[in-house]
Order: sequence, then C-alpha cells, then structure tokens
Amino acid sequence: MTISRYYDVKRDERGKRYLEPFVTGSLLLGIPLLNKGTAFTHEERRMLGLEGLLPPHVTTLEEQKERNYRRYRLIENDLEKHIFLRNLQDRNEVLFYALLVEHMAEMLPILYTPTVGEAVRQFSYIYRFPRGFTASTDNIHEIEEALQNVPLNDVRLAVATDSSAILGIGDQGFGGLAISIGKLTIYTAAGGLGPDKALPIELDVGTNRADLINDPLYLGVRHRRLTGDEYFAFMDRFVEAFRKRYPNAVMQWEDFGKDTAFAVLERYRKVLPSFNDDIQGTGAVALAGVMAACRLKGENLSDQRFVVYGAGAGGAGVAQALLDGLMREGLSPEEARARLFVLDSKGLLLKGRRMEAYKERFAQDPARVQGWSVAGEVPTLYETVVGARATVLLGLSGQPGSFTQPIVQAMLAHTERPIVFPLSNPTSASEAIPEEILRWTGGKALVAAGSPFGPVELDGKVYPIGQGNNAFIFPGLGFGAVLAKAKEVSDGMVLEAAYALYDYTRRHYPDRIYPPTEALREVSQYVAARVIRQALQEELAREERVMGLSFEAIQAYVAERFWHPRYLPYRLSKTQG
Ligand SMILES: O=C([O-])CC(=O)C(=O)O
Ligand SMILES: [Mg+2]
Repeated sequence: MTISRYYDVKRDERGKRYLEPFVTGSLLLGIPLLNKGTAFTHEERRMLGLEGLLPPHVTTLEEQKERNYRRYRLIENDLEKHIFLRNLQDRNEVLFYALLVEHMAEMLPILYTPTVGEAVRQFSYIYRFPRGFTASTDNIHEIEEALQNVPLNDVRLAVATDSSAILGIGDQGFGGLAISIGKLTIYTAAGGLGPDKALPIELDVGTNRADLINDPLYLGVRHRRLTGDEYFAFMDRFVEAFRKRYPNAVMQWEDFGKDTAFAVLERYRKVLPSFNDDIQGTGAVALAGVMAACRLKGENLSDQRFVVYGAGAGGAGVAQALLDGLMREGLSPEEARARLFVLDSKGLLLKGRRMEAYKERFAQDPARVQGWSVAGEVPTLYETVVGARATVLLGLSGQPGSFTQPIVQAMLAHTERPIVFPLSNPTSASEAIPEEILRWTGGKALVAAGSPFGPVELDGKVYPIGQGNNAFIFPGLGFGAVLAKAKEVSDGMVLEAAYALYDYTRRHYPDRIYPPTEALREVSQYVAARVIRQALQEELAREERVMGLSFEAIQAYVAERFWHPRYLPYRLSKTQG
C-alpha cells in the first residue's frame, strides 16, 4: 500500500527517508504535501520537470519561513491572519508547520481557539481549497466510493463533527469543517501526527439555522438536520465505510451537541477506537487543572465542593472526570456525588426535576438543598454557590458574563482561595474575564480559562492565566492511541491522560495550573507515552512494537515517531527515471 495516491515515502540504502512522487511537473506544485516551492533544488527541478517554473534562487526552509513570517506580521486582522496561514497550509504543508512550530504561542490563537470560531462562522465566505472530507446527505448513499476519492491511504486519525455545537457558538452547519481542520493542525504541530495521516471530516446532516439555509453563498446541504433513526442510519453508514477504508484509524468526535454527543460516543466507541473531545478531553483537562490548583493551595480534590455550570457535553464530561478523580482519592461514589453540584440552563440538577437522561447521574438529592435560601423552584447559580459552600466553580455554559461579581465573591466566605475556571470557548463565550475574577477576589482566586488570555497585572503582581483547553489532552491521547494501535480508547486511557498532564505540570511548572503553550509539544509526547502504557496495561494495544517496553522505551518510541516539519529529498522510481 502506498501512503498516498500521489507519492510514497521510502527509505534509501542508509535508511534515510525520501519521497517517491507519482506526478511530476506543474501538477506537483499544486499538492501541498509535495510542494517545496522555491526550495526545490536544481537537481530536483530537473528531475521533476520544474525547470523554469520557479525563481532561479533556491531558498532554504529558513528563508521561506522568514519571508512568510514578515508578510504575516503585516496583517492586522486575526481572521485575515487565519486565512493567510491556512492558504500557506494549502500550498506547502512542511513550510506551514515549520512556521507554526516556531511561533506556536503566537499562532495557536489564530489557527485554533478563539479565531477558529470566526473562521467557522465565515467558512462559506472564506472557503478556498478542498481540504478534508465531507460526508453529506447528498453522498451518504455512495459513501464508500466517495471515501475512495480521498488521496490518502494511511489515515490514522480523523476528527469528525456534525457541527451541532461548535465551541460555545452552536449549530454552524458546513462551517464546522473548519474546527476539524483546526484540531488536526494541533495534532500535527503539537502531537507529532504526520499531516498525511490526518483527515478532517464534516458530517453534513443539515442545519437548523434558517439564516444559513437561506444564504445563497452557504456551502452546505440546505435542509434541517437529520434526527432520530435517520440520523443514526447516516452515522452507521459513515462509520462502516470509514472503518473499511481506514481500518487503523482512531476517530475524535468533535463538537456534537448534547443530543448526539453521548449517543454517538457510546454507539461507536467499541466499534471504532474513538473518543469525544468535548466530553472526555475537556473532562481530563479540567480535572488536571483543578488538581494542580488544589496542590497550589495545599489541599486535596476531596477537600473541595464543586459547582459545574453548564451540563452539555463539556459540563457532563467535567462532572464525570471530577467524580473519577474523587473516587481515585478514595471516596465512595456517594461521597463523591455529594460534593458535586451541576447546573443546566434551568438551574441545579435535582432528582425529580425534568432533565435529559444523561444528566440524571449528576442530579442531587433534594434533601441536600434543604435549608438553602432559594427564591424559585430550582436553585440558581448564585444560590447554589452559596448553598453548596462552593470552593471550585467551573464554567462550561457558553454564557458570557455569567460568573458575576456577587457569585465569585460569595465563594470567599467558604475558602480563602476559590478555584474559578471560565472554560467556555471562544473568548467571547467566556463566563468571566480572568482579570475581573482576580480583581474581585483581591488576587486570591486560582484562575484558568478555556480560551487564551494574557497575564494579569494586579497591585504590582503578575498572574499568568493558564489555558485549560483540551489541546493539552487530545493530541497526546489520540497520538498515543494511534501508536498503540489501541482497540478502543478506554475511560482508563482518558483518565491517565489527565494524570499525565497533572504530573507534567507539577514537575516542570510547579507554580502553574497549566503549562504554557510553548510546552504543548513536550506535554503531548509525555501524555502519549502514558496513554500507551495504560493501553498496554488494559490489554488494548495491538501494536507489537510497543509490547513489553519499559516506560523509558515507550517514551523513546513516541519521540522517534513524532513528525517534524522538514523537507525530504525526492527520488523517482527506476521505471519512472
Ligand atoms: O476547541 C476548543 O478550544 C475546545 C473545544 O473543544 C471546545 O470548546 O469545543
Ligand atoms: Mg470542541
């Protein structure tokens, strides 16, 4: 099997990798995985039929980076920067990743949260290049044939969304493809996954947004979303065809609304090694950060009382991760649940109240709220924070400004150092601005946010704001599952990823809640190694080459397979030459 329809990667006599292209001439310049632009050597230009098509000077990758970075710096608008970088990616992937890796902290907010949110909204207007795969109600009846059109033959990791709940901005129809592309960019830049092993996927089952359907420029299918049996018939067909085409691939389910997220995860997780980033990735990253914040105040997880605001995919994932963490500290399920208060848009989840089935396991006993001061029927966020004597407040609601001053200050009555994480994305959906939280608490609060925020200066002291984003989890979790050839992505592997992030932070950044973005590649490598070890322990790994390895050897294995952006030399096969 060749890696791609257009080329293969081979090794020479000395074991060095080279590219063997199946297309030459100007066609080759249009394939981003093959194009080196001005960096093609004179010898390659002659061999590949490029002579005269490129400027005389042969540039180095360094020079190409410099040229593109200068242009990039002249752009003032973030969405335009995003478009510039994505165009570069669609021309020359090695150069794109080389630039991104060098300027990770600067460019991550442009390619990922928060700017990717705007790219999703505008996707039909900024669309340029056919990256990724779209399964839609138009092609689902011939999905196997359609998947054959993808030129990549060895996809190991796909990110698929049905776009029903993109970040905290809801149904985005076809535009959701931009989030799959963005997540896979992180997989390659931070997680070491080769760009030819990655496939972004949009599952276009329609949209319930009339404004999109009625927009003449909208690029998706124009009908309401499939639901119920029709939805699952679509998904079953897609999953079966995908598995057939890519039997070695791991799937990341992304930004499914609560009506589909849990059902999709449970229906396919044993059929196709897969996880849901918003439920499990967000859960793991929140648990790691809350444990770090507890350590910073010299307490344990089990010393806390938690309020989780928001009970969609992210909220439920975080609530479950907290329960798992509490039980790992020795609490019984009942003791753990007694410390956890989850609210949806109608207020506190209380037994006996109407709610979706997946929320029931987080519902509190009404007896526990007896004696609270509650004005209406169901306790509000403020009433819950006061009544539960909350020490930890986590936001996954997508409701900007919902962590008000009275709510945050009420926590000071129960703890000297409240832990407050507004985790909703993008920045415009954040429950509060970190600077406000610090100001309201006189710098006492331990704060991290889902979107990137700069450091806060208060009374002459500088507070770095950790980014509690699942980007610290999914690249390592997914890459680890890929390298282990895991049969399944188990709950144990997800929890291990959380503890790996916690341990990494404790060791390398003992004063912080999350590592800085600059550490993302190192974090992901470490998380991947721990995930592989866990897969081995649970006998879920199918990769012979990792069986029986020590942890050090697993780490070396991960490092060796980590993709780096550099140009490979070209060679034509004997028959071509
Ligand atoms: O993409 C992000 O920044 C984190 C995430 O999965 C979400 O908010 O849905
Ligand atoms: Mg998401």
